[in-house]
Amino acid sequence: MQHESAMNSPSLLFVHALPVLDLLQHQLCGKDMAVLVADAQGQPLHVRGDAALAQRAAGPDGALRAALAGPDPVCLPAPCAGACAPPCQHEASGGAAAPIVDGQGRLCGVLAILGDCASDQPCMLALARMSANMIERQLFLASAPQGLTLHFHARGACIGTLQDGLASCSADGRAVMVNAAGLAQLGLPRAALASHTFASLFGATLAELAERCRMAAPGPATLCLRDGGVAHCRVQFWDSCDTMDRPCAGGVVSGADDDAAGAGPARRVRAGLGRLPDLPPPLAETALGRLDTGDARMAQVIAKLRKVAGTDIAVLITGETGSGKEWLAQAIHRDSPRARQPFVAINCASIPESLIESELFGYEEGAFTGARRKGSPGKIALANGGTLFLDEIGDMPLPLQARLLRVLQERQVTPLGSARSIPVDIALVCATHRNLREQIEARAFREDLYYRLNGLVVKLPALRERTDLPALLARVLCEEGSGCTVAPDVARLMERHRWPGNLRQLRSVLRTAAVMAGPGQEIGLDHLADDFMDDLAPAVAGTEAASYDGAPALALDQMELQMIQRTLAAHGGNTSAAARALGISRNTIYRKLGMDRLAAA
Ligand SMILES: Nc1ncnc2c1ncn2[C@@H]1O[C@H](COP(=O)(O)OP(=O)(O)OP(=O)(O)O)[C@@H](O)[C@H]1O
Repeated sequence: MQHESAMNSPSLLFVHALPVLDLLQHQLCGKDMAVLVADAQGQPLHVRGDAALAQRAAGPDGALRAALAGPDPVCLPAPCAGACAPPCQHEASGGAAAPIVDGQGRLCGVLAILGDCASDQPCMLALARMSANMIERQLFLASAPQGLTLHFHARGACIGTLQDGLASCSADGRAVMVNAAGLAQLGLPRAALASHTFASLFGATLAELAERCRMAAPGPATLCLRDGGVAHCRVQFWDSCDTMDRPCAGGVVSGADDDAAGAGPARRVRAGLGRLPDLPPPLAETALGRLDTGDARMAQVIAKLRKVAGTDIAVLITGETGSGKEWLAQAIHRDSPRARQPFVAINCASIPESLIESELFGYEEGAFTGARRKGSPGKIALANGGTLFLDEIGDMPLPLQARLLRVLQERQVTPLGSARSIPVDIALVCATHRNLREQIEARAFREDLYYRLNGLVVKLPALRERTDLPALLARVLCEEGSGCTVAPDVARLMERHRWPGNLRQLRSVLRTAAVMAGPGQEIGLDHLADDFMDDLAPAVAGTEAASYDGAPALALDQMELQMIQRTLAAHGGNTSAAARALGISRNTIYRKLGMDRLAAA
């Protein structure tokens, strides 16, 4: 049994060059020309057209050598000068040649268009490059690992053209192959591929990608690239029971086999929107790693957490509301050895004080009026073996703090109304937006409990402090699956926003804006919700006021601007109210405040 990947490059080249050469011959025939494909040693594999011309170019001192010497297409000297003149764009008049690389990026041959075509040199170069590229794509697909093949590009319309990036990976997502166009889009040198998995390159496991394909069907799905950019993609999943095991006779591909072998890749894969293969479990990329979108403070937080991963050191996460404390806690759990055990979260601020105790510690049947008949084990016992996440720990009532401290010290929990203690093995992650030290001073939080919780304290930066907003915008939109992008002027405005609701607010703003814009569209100012624009206006007005130099002779538009700023201030920053008071539209306010101009700055 032999797959095409087991065939050597010249055999593959022989097979996959043929249709392209036939196409070229059809375009150029009758013009005193020749087209040929040679192997990496310059030995012709196929020749079409003027055989003598091809023979001279392919000879030991022939012009083809130049094309095999470097990575770029070259103009070829006229056949008579082939032996002595180095090829150069200005002297050339004998055709053009482009090197061909295999799926691993190794030089495996050259394609040449030969003939006197001095006036058409740029066209010949482009034609040689495109033809070589067509062959390279076939070689790539023929030797791709048998997991999936991905066609991706920042512009959906470019998928399926010669410009799109090709990536392929094994069924476990580890061995990844990417063609030159794909590497350029990923901003990676080929050598860096060895240290990547599919998930680390494209921000999704194969299972997640399969799900996105389903959701996006019939359109392209979206992926987040490493730099935070978004790519549209179409995926082909390999079908394990298809014809991929069909042997090539004797391992040698002959001319008679050309047709079948040439159709190989197309036969061996099937579109990934129907039946999907069994996909492997989530891959190498860690849950914590996926929260690192380029902000230095976040990277520091993640680096610290990685050091304590698996040690059961209690982690205390601080940060403003919506800054991602619970998401971080879940990532800590997913990257810990307890990942297959429960992650149990309880928000101490959202449960009535009277219920926290029974929720946390559980109760025996009939422990109190209204208790469930069979009692309840409580969240702490439910988290046994896994991670207990206590959100808003700063809001836990003092008497319960004492009970929690006892559980943490004794590692056992006693349900309400029970005399029996249950041993518990939990990793503890707590979060709060409060300053616990101040709480301790105010005697609202127990100092001894604080020292139990703060094995490692990490502070999540507020969104306005983060430097990775563009990457976050791309990631959130990608996760939302809308395929939308954010217009540069809107992104600039967002960078000025204070984001009181942090990542929660960001996601909500983008989700609504993406619906307004429509799938795959660019989110512009018009797509932002009115209340968000209202929030932005005072900040922009403040910036404008600060930059005003107070010159005595006010121009009309400056007076207008001042009037708007005062009215806005008088209405607490509410643009709608200010617009009503001034008798103008809210859009006029935005325009007069120069929000569009500022956005473009
Ligand atoms: N790293 C992230 N990338 C993108 N979105 C995120 C990220 N972290 C959180 N979010 C979004 O923000 C929302 C709020 O996150 P999370 O609940 O973790 O915040 P929190 O700090 O615990 O909030 P609170 O203090 O109100 O409990 C999430 O539901 C999610 O939509």
